[in-house]
Amino acid sequence: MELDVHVQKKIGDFHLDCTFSLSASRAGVFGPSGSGKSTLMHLLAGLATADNGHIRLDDQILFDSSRKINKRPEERRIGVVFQHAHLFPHMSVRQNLLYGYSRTARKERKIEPEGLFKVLGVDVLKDRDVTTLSGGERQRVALARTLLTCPRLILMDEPLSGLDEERKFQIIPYLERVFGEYSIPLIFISHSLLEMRMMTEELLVMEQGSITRQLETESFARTTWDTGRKGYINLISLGLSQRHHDLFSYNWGDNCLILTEPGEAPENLFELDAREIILFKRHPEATSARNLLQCKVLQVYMSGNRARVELETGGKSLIAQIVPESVRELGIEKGSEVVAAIKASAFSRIF
Ligand SMILES: Nc1ncnc2c1ncn2[C@@H]1O[C@H](COP(=O)(O)OP(=O)(O)OP(=O)(O)O)[C@@H](O)[C@H]1O
Repeated sequence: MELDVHVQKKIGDFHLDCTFSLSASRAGVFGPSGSGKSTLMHLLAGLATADNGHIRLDDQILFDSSRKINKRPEERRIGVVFQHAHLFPHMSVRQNLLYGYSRTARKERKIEPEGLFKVLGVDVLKDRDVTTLSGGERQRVALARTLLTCPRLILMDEPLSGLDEERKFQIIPYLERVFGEYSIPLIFISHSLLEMRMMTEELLVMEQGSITRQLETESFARTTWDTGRKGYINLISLGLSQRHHDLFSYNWGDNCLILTEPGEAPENLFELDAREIILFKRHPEATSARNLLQCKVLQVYMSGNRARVELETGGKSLIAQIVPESVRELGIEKGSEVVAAIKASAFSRIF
């Protein structure tokens, strides 16, 4: 996907003025409340019209104020999924699912409905009444309905924020599978950096109506310090586990990790707060921590009285958050070797 955007719009006292080009297949728009994320999405989808500028998606001009081009939303073929799934209450789940599909030109229909329903786990919901669906189920139905119109681009405006933590993390693997399988480009809006990291590769950072930065999602996460009560979260994807006495062992790159929780699915995602990792200069003689990993320091990021140490271990990367005093005492710098100690109980399952 090649998206080229320059749009200006005034709404009351708010001025939106955004210029960017995107080619990442999974991008995010991240910014504080009121910075203009939803307004930008509306302009891209054609649900609102910019005062000035242009929007080009691949080789099609969607909007150009100087040439008086303004394609209607249905001509743009951009799918939109909002925070609250807008399903038609008078239609069954099946009718909702097939609504857009039946209106999509045959030559555009590239996704086979039954296959998609299985990937999104909505095949079992088809005969249900829309009013009986949970929030997560509604979102999956809304996403399937949008995907079946085979959009050239999907915009998701806080699709998970109406869901509780558990349901949110139930739906993310479905989303990952869908976007992997059907290669539809995605622009995702969320206030959650964790969601962004799971769903996107590149971020547009939006502040007061403008895009102020464009960078890799992980680069942004590594250097963003205000992440609420938690520190930087390492996302650790692990496969099936094997029993290891009372604990569970996993292959992780060239290392083996010992956790308190089993991994019964082929893919298990765990979070590990960077502050839970203790660094040693040399291999400690004895420790209660079940994981001791030989690491190479790739980078050190400092902010006030906190330091993040980016590590490479067994072909995987890991971030430990320590204090600058420890950085100095241990002589930690780019290229130095350290041992990271992690308790088996420090890993918490996301899904
Ligand atoms: N119809 C409107 N009339 C007046 N002001 C509006 C209107 N729509 C949006 N705004 C203002 O435009 C600004 C941007 O709103 P927008 O909804 O795009 O922000 P956002 O980044 O999506 O916020 P949030 O994260 O809270 O959803 C806000 O200051 C909002 O109050």
